[in-house]
Amino acid sequence: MWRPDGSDLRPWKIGVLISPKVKMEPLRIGFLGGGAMCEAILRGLLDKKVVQSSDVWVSDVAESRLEVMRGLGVNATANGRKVVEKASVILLAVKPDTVPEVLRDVHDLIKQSQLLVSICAGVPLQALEDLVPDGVAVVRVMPNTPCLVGAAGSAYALGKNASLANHANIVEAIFGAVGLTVRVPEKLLDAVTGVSGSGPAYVFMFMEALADGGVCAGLPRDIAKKLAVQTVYGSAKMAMENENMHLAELRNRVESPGGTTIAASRALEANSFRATVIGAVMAAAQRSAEMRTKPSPF
Ligand SMILES: NC(=O)C1=CN([C@@H]2O[C@H](COP(=O)(O)OP(=O)(O)OC[C@H]3O[C@@H](n4cnc5c(N)ncnc54)[C@H](OP(=O)(O)O)[C@@H]3O)[C@@H](O)[C@H]2O)C=CC1
Ligand SMILES: O=C(O)[C@@H]1CCC=N1
Repeated sequence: MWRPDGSDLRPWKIGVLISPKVKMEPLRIGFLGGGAMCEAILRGLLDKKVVQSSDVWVSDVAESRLEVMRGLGVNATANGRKVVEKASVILLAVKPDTVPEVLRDVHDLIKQSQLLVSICAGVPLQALEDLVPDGVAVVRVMPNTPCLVGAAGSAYALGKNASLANHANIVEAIFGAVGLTVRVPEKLLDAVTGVSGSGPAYVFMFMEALADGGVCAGLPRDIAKKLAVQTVYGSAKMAMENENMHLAELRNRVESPGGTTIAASRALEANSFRATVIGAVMAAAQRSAEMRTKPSPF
């Protein structure tokens, strides 16, 4: 597995470190918060057989979410303390402003042998470390909903007690199984949230608009949607398979001189398409940064 610092990680298989000497216990993952992201990560992990459903515990305050979790075959409870008692990895997946009360409730049960992984936007490592007993390893991850289909983009930062050899490997095992992972300094996680954490929403909005454009130009809606989604999928595939090619070069290859595409590109530029997208990423990154001091008013 590749990481930005050029170092290598050992390959993993079904929660077991593949190394001649070192073996790891199967993962026991406990989710605090069983909402949309828990479900996306969990479905991805179960699908990839990274963890067995009997080794997963989920707590949530909403009975409807516990029902969904039971439907996945995992252990579901309204009591977060039961989750912490069972897990080797505690995955914090509640809304950011609920984090202090959720961690305070389980503080006395958290052991140094456990790893706390938080996916909560804008909640700094220092704040998380202050909410767990001294010495407990904490990692912040910013994943995205494509975990569900094994195509997530996740970035993570290690806390002061988390090690590359052990804790980064665990995070890579979990999030690497459901997509691409990169390690970044914590200060970049707000930017990551702006690009890939929130990014699927912009892409869905773009696909919706692309399909609407097709309908406006006369296509039946079902055909417009299929073509819009396939176009985004195919373009992403091309960009991934030609990673050394600049994205503008891929775009230029579609823009025939005097043709249809350059006319569309002109219309997009006239309406500040790129500046609008850049502004959206900045808005999300800034919201992520301000969430530490200004929780949601709702
Ligand atoms: N959605 C996304 O695409 C991404 C989200 N994230 C982060 O993941 C976290 C979860 O997001 P998401 O799954 O979308 O949010 P959800 O609101 O869907 O899930 C959070 C769940 O936690 C429940 N909850 C509230 N209090 C407790 C408690 N004390 N114990 C256990 N569960 C509780 C909530 O119930 P109720 O709603 O009834 O309060 C809800 O079901 C957030 O911090 C977010 O920043 C990160 C990356 C991407
Ligand atoms: O909208 C949010 O706050 C969360 C964090 C990243 C994606 N969804």
